[in-house]
Amino acid sequence: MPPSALTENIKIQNANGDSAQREVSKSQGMSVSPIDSFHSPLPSASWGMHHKTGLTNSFRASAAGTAPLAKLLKPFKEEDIKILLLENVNQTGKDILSQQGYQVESIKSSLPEDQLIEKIKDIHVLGIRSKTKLTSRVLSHAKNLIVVGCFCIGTNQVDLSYAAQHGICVFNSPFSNSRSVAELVIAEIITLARQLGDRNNEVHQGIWNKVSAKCWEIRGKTLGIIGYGHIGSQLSVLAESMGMDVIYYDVVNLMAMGNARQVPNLEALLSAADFVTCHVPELPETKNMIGVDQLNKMKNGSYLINASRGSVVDIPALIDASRAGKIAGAALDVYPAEPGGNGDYFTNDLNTWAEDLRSLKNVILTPHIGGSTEEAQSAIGIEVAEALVRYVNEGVTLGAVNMPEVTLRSLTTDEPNHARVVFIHQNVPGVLRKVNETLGDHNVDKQMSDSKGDVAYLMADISSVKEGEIADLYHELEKLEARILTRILY
Ligand SMILES: NC(=O)C1=CN([C@@H]2O[C@H](COP(=O)(O)OP(=O)(O)OC[C@H]3O[C@@H](n4cnc5c(N)ncnc54)[C@H](O)[C@@H]3O)[C@@H](O)[C@H]2O)C=CC1
Ligand SMILES: O=C(O)CCC(=O)C(=O)O
Repeated sequence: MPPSALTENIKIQNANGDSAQREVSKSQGMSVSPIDSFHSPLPSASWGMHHKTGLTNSFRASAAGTAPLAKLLKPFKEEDIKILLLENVNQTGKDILSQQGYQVESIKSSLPEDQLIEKIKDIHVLGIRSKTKLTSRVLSHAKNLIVVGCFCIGTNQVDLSYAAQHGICVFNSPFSNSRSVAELVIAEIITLARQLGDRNNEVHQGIWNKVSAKCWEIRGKTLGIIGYGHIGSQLSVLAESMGMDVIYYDVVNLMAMGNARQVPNLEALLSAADFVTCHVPELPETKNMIGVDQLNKMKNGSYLINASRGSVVDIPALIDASRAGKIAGAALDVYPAEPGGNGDYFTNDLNTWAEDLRSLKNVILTPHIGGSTEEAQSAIGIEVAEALVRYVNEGVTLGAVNMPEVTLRSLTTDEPNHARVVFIHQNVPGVLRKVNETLGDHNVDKQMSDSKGDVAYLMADISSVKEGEIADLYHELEKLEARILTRILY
């Protein structure tokens, strides 16, 4: 096939008119012959995919004679899609992405910023966990990136608004590791109450120190949960089943599980709880949410647990409270600065107080393992990788955290000359009219548009699209002032 607009390396400018120079290899630049794509016969997309047979649900339904075949929307060579997975993403996720034929590079740790900037320059899809910081500075180098998968719950490590403004969709896994975190906290409550960490260390050092003073059962004790979301509410159920009384504080009025009770403010929780545990997201409002004042309001001899984010607890204040005997013990899984990977050191070079913290009695320190179980990681790998495939292949944003959720029912192989237009744009008046004028010569079979903040996402399936018209459509849409990113999938 002769070179055409479809195979050019098209650069686009971002909405502000500066040259973000995003290569539209994400849609047009990677096109093989549109004829090949139009008649792509094998449904390998993994949305609803049966992993053994490789058939999509709709394909299987069709095989049973109940529905037409779902059409693959891949106007690119799968092997041209470059994916970088950092922080030891689970094999389940790697497999789903590799089975698509994408180029997948997987690295066990996060990368220092300068290396990340180099790597991010030419990838289309990036998978991270909690450690990799995707700041606006880092993302400004990501000229080809269309989507980020956070293989975790938290998305505070990504500048979500910058990403949306630059047409980069971000997904996470909202609850696949919640149970694992809740179970870790249960283990920590008993470990702290019985001083198990210290006893264990002593015997490992050959020291026999059999004590019962200040060691407690957890039955009848009060657990105070700050943040009663997926993790907090799961923990509530587990704690009650072990005989604890549960109170919780949340900015939202939430239904109590079992006999738990919502308290009106943080102070009420701190003054009543024997164990205080934090399960809030990292936000400006949750920064140092537990500091000197809050520690003072806690009961004498109570315990503090933080498996949310390192910014939530003022650790130097906790060190002082522990030394003063105000706090009988603490368990921390997260820290303001965390090592990049296994084998790195947790020292004062990372956090100036690290060695003071390490020296405290009855303080459990874990390396951000709240969600680190086989079950959680395997489920997260599948969930996030499937969302990435769905987004790359079909433009569907269901589950996105920084873009509106937009989907249309799949195009089918009964509709061979259809194309799916994805147009991410500034949420300003008049854009839909202009887009529909551009699409005007085609029948818009179905269309959905929604906005989130400053960014809007439009998806339209149009019919009777001739091969040569796709590039023209693309160029016309790219001319619209409000556009952030255009993709045409067919
Ligand atoms: N240690 C680990 O490995 C893991 C840590 N996490 C962290 O745990 C956090 C919580 O996770 P989920 O329960 O899934 O989140 P979630 O979003 O389901 O629940 C968070 C709750 O906190 C509440 N909240 C927000 N701001 C608050 C404030 N200022 N005061 C009181 N409540 C407030 C929200 O209303 C919500 O109910 C995540 O954001 C993540 O940072 C999550 C998974 C694993
Ligand atoms: O397992 C991880 O890397 C991150 C867990 C976590 O903090 C999260 O899911 O938000």
